[in-house]
Amino acid sequence: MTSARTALLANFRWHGGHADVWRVFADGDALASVVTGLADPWRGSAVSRVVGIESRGFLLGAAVAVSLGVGFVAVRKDGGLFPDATVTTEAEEDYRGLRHRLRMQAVLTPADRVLLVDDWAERGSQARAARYLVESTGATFLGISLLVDQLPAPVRSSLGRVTALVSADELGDPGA
Ligand SMILES: O=P(O)(O)OC[C@H]1O[C@H](OP(=O)(O)OP(=O)(O)O)[C@H](O)[C@@H]1O
Repeated sequence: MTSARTALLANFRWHGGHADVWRVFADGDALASVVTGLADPWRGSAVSRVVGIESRGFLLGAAVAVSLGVGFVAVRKDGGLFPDATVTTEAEEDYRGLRHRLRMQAVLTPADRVLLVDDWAERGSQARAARYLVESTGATFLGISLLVDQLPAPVRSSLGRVTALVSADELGDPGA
């Protein structure tokens, strides 16, 4: 299998200054490689649940949860329905200047050890809000596994252990 870093760098594209991460998932070998690459650093960490943020975090988080043999818990952004009790928080502005109300079903327990999975973190606002939701249940937040790390250092240090396949500056010029 191609290495996760190689698969990501080979399949990622900029389009008009926007990052196209979805394209990476369209190739079966690349998808399998990046999922393995997200999961591998956490295999010895006794993760009991993976949490993923809508929407690319749903796709990657669920795949990583299967790879680690644990369950998946969704964090929804505005609008989507949840059929049972939720915990809620308002995230700080994201990389687009938007503020999202994040919601998570109240299924974690204080015994859970939680890994957050997402494709990209820039300001880290969604990740910090997800950490708050996890810890509000009494569960332990272990850290975050990312495809792309663009976090400012002080934010990264507030998110537990952070692993990533690449840093944003390895992806080249968005305007190229
Ligand atoms: O670090 P921050 O600046 O807070 O932003 C990070 C979030 O932004 C992206 O999601 P996006 O809003 O693009 O949603 P999508 O996955 O539905 O496209 C990414 O998947 C993270 O969830």
